[in-house]
Amino acid sequence: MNRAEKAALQLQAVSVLRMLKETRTYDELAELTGLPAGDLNRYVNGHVLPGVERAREVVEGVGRDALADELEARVRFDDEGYVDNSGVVFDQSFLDLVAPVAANTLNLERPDVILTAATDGITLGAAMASYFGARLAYAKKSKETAVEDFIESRQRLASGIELTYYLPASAIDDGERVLVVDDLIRSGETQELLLDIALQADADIAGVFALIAVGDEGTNRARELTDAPVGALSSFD
Ligand SMILES: O=P(O)(O)OC[C@H]1O[C@H](OP(=O)(O)OP(=O)(O)O)[C@H](O)[C@@H]1O
Ligand SMILES: Nc1ncnc2[nH]cnc12
Repeated sequence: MNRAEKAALQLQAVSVLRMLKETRTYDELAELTGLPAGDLNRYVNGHVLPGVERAREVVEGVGRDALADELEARVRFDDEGYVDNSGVVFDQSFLDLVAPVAANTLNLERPDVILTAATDGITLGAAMASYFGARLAYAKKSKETAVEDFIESRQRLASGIELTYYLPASAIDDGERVLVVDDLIRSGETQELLLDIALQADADIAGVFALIAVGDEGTNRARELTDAPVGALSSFD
């Protein structure tokens, strides 16, 4: 980790602590984190930065658990098991906190490009791209106007309907490291299409990350397609 990465981690820990403090007293925050209330007060008020190891523990430990709890409180399942996740994907500042947690817990190396699927993957993709200083590319179910060359990937779904995603060919250069992200993974069909697009671009896969895994079919499918880390912030049955 270079100095800038350490500083970024320290600032992320402060953001996580500030989020946790919104609904807690310092004593409650001390109990949750195991850190002294006086230190927490100085971190939250910006007078002192947590040390790098402490920052890592906050981001990967309590931060991950707290974000997963927050995510679970914000999503709603309907009677047929479909998820309304607009309370999460519409909240860019929440997603900004998810990015370092995902990066640190999956041990992701810095990618060159974050690849996601329009529509709902875009806000998470933007948060991840900003965190890593990477570009964002999103594949769409229709061709972007005025673009001549596309990478396209088509799949016949279990329903028999064919699904095609298109990405402007210039979005990923060969040899670039691509992190595939999406808000939700269930069958894994979308992730498979995205991985196929990345491979057609001769990119290297840096990992696959979703906010929400519904069942384990999708993550298992992604694991069969890549040796890179695959994970989700929260899993639901
Ligand atoms: O693992 P899977 O079974 O492929 O499901 C996951 C995909 O489904 C949703 O997108 P949707 O196709 O509904 O498009 P949207 O983002 O435009 O809502 C979600 O955003 C994922 O991209
Ligand atoms: N919103 C959603 N909930 C559950 N499964 C899905 N598959 C695609 N979109 C979904």
